[in-house]
Amino acid sequence: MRNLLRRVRISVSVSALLALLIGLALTALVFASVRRVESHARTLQFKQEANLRINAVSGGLADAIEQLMVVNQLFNTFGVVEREQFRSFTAPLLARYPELQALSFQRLVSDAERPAYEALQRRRVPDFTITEFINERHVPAPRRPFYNVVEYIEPASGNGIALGLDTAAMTTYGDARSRSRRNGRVAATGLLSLVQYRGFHTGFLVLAPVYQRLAPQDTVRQRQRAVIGETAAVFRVGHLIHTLLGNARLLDQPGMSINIYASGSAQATQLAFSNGKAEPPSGATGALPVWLLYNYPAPVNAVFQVAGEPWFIEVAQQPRSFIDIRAGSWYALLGGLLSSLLAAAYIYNLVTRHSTIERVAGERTAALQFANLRLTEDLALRKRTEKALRLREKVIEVSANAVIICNAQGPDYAVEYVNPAFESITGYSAAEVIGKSLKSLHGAGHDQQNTEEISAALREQREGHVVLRNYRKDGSGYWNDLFIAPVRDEGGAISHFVVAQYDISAVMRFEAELEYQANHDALTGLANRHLLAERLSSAIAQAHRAGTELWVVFVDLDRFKFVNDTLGHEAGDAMLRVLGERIKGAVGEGDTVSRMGGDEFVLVLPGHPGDGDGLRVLQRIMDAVAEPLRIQAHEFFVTCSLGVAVYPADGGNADTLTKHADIAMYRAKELGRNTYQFYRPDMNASTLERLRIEADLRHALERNELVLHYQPQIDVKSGAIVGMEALLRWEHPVLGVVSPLRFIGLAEEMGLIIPIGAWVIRTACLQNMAWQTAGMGRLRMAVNLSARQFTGKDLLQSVTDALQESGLSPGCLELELTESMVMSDVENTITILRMLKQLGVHLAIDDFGTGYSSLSYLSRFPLDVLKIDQSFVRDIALGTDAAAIVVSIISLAHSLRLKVIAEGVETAEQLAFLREHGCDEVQGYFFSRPVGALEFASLMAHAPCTMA
Ligand SMILES: Nc1nc2c(ncn2[C@@H]2O[C@@H]3COP(=O)(O)O[C@H]4[C@@H](O)[C@H](n5cnc6c(=O)[nH]c(N)nc65)O[C@@H]4COP(=O)(O)O[C@H]3[C@H]2O)c(=O)[nH]1
Repeated sequence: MRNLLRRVRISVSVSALLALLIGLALTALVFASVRRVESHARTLQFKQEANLRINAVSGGLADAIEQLMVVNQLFNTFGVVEREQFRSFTAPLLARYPELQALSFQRLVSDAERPAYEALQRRRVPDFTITEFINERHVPAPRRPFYNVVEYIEPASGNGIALGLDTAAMTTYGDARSRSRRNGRVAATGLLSLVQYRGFHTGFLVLAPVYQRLAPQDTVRQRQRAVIGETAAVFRVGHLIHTLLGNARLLDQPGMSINIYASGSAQATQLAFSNGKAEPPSGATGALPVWLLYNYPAPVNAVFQVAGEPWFIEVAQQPRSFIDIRAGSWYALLGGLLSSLLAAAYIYNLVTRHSTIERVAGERTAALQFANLRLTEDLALRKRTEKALRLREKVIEVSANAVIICNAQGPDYAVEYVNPAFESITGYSAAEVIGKSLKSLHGAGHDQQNTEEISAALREQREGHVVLRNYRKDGSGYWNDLFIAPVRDEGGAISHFVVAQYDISAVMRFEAELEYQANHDALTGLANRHLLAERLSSAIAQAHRAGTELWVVFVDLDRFKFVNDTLGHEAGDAMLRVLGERIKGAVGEGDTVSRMGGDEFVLVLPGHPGDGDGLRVLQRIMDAVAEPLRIQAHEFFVTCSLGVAVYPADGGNADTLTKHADIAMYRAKELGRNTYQFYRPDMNASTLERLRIEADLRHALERNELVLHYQPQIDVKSGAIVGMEALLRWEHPVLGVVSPLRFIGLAEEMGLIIPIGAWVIRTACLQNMAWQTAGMGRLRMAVNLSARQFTGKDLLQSVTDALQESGLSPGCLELELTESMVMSDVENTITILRMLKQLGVHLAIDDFGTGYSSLSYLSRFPLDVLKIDQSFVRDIALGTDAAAIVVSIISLAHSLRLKVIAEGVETAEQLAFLREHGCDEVQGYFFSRPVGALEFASLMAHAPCTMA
């Protein structure tokens, strides 16, 4: 802003200055022009004035000299006149020209004529003698050839002394005499001091020759011969010129000087007249130069002839102030200056005014623009506010949550607005609720617990938050997450309350769902471990309070693994779901059925003290589970084993009771399954043993506690030993020899079966190779594979390694697989079997007939042997289906070109039946129990063997 103002001021100053400069320039121009005209006029005037004086002087002198010529004419016409004549003739002339000091006639007298002449003159003047003037005294003139003697001189008074004066020797005459005589004209002398008057006078002489009458005068010679004298006039030159100029009123002009020289130039010695002073102005006048203030015309000079002699006249004008003479230029100057100043001032004023107007206009415009901007901003703000309000209104309108606005007037807090979401959530229209009490909307008429918080928030005029159950117009309830907040008006007073209601029924449902999921088994929907713990704890507490008994029942499905492994997990899951439902249906309302994972269920039966009802419940559970089960069009028969722990006798807390129930369940399993067992403290020992086995199994391999026993396989036709099955034994340092049935399952669970299985294959191969090397013949070694081992990625490698390491022929190794192993994932099984088959090993299906096998799949497997499960063999003689099954299996195997081996042959009858129906090989206690390597070798030594 300051810069702007500075710029404006500068531009204003420049404009004014420009105007001033132009004005001054014009003024200077006008001034110079006027001054020039004035100067010119003045110079002209001066010239005129000078010329007037020059003319007056030259003309006057000419006139004066003319008087002499008149006298001279007298002499030349009449010859030498008498003295009296001369006096009378010159008297009027002298009267008219008082400046004419003397008129004289000088006669040319030769020396010869001197005496006569003096004598003649003495007649009239007694003492007349020719004299000369030396040292201011008249003395007789010395002799000289010629004398020019003043014979007449008028006026006599004052001039009488000059009579008889010989002027021939007077230098003052100069050559004027000779010139006049030669030319026959008047001639003037230069300036000379006049002696006729007292005092100092400057004058000049004018001579005019007087010739002898009638003598020829045409040539110089003639004129020199004819000359007899001359007339002379003596002028007091100063007086004469003064008179001339004075008469013409041309004297004493202020500031004008007239200098007249009796010479052609301004020679100081020849200054004949001087009048006035024309001194130049002194250098400068103040700060202004002279030329500016003064007119300074050049002096006017002229040369004029006085009796044939050049005279010089100089008329000078003292510089005159223009103010004195003509003030026009000054007026012009002053006027111009004034005009310029006025114009500059005017422009300055105009521009300043314009600038001021512009500035003011600019300021006002800026102010207006600012105001406009503010207005625009205000409008924009208002628009934004309105837009925001509209948006908020819209948001409220379209909000999925209910919004209620009520006034702050208690006790009703009348509803003033509800949004459409409120209408759709509650089923009440706006018209139905507007004007009604806010409290009536929140479950009035229903049993509500949290409305007090709303009342408190309204009463205390503060924010509030509450979750409550609201009811729709149709009476249905929903969960409402309600926020209430006061709304203040512009004065800060609370005028309204806004209530936002979120229908959180879905959230509540979700939470309930989460809670349900957190507490229930996803597969069966039964209580899970977490809920079981809660229920059991509360049941224990309740039983404790009531002093009653409480049963905890551990249920484990028998052979579930088989179904799961055979039909896959989906079938297993379906089975669990069905059986879970059945178990639940078998217990009472207040009982809890939970699933612990896998095929284990834990039940809490609080209301069944030892009144016999509890045992009925257990039986109902077993019966329910044992009912035929149909899954994927197949019918199964599943049983379960139950263990029961009783509070408070078997434990005071949930963990102990559950653990003891689990132990009892194991005992039931050991007892042959499909039964129940109540916990007894001595059961703890076997459980502890299991735990110890688990711990020791981890080190069994590295401690070389595992050994293989071998059971011979006999060819039915020849009775020769053709092979053997390797059966694992754990020679526990404390427990003694542990059956694989006790630890194979554990080894599977613990993942130890992979290294153990690899060890078995390697050991079996090495042993077989050792025996063969020892000459026991080419025997086939059968090795059991576990399910986990079969599907494990290391199987192929461990078999290959074992064969390579031992050098055993692959055809001397037979891998036994169970039905469940191969049927769980047929395609994968085929792949694995083919790879194994490519190695050259034999493949056998173990325990065939106990599980579910699809014959169509069976045909696709590259098998060599079917091994009839010993349970069928055992029952052959019992007249059950077993014999038929065995026959079918042998027939089936042969149709698939597979060898059949029957295991568990204990009697000769069984052997006879098998032989009769074409069974290829047999294995069992009838021939030999599984024995150690040494024993097997001695066995072989007594019984010939070959591999068929
Ligand atoms: N009652 C009766 N039993 C007879 C008779 N002849 C043989 N046995 C027994 O029947 C079982 C046959 O083995 P398995 O069915 O493969 O059943 C085996 C097999 O599934 C598994 N097993 C044994 N060794 C291994 C092994 O090295 N690896 C794997 N994965 N499992 C093995 O442990 C199971 C049990 O093995 P063992 O206790 O050795 O029990 C053996 C054997 O001693 C008989 O005439 N009457």
